[in-house]
Amino acid sequence: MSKANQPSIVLASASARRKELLAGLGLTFTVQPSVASEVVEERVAPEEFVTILAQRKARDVAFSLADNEDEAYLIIGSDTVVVLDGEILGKPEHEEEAFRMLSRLAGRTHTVYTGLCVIDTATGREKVGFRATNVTMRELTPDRIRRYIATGEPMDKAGAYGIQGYGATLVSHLEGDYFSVVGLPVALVSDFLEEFGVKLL
Ligand SMILES: Cc1cn([C@H]2C[C@H](O)[C@@H](COP(=O)(O)OP(=O)(O)OP(=O)(O)O)O2)c(=O)[nH]c1=O
Repeated sequence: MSKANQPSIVLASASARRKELLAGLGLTFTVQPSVASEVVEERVAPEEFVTILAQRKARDVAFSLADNEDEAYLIIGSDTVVVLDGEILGKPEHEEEAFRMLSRLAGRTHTVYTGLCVIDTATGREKVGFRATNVTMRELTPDRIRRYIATGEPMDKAGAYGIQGYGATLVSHLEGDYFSVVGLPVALVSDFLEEFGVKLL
């Protein structure tokens, strides 16, 4: 337990965006990226895919902290994918793949799924959930896509774009949770933390 008799909050993520979003809730927390594999062998629906990975990331960090028996942790794991025509688009491996992904997304609506898992190490209790947000992109010329890729922004992002950066100029509109598209469904995080006794408001 931390000083205020609250469990210590740990964000199981290497993502600077997730860290920023969680910090926006005014919480004190530490960051410990998970080293769990992000490969899902079986074919599963996107909502299952992102919840499996969010859970895997949180469990991996819970396991690595299990030696500190006196300390109680709330561990937060998350995973984001873009889904178009039933196909899961993760992060592009190279610029040509980013070009292909963005060409497919242009002028159409896709769904961004973000999974969330919070684990209370004191009890082993887990809460898992996800958010699905529909994002519609503007029509994009090949030249505009190339110029976007030249910013370097697409490479570490699901679907090869970041709505919070230059990618904002590619998006026409969305339906759902903006924060979940960036990588963390902040309202769902606050609901889960509250269920584990952390009141934010
Ligand atoms: C669609 C979209 C995705 N993304 C990002 C969120 C995620 O960081 C990334 C998807 O990869 P993830 O595998 O979900 O996360 P990560 O590898 O960056 O971090 P970690 O696994 O350690 O938590 O894409 C944006 O930043 N903006 C967007 O608009």
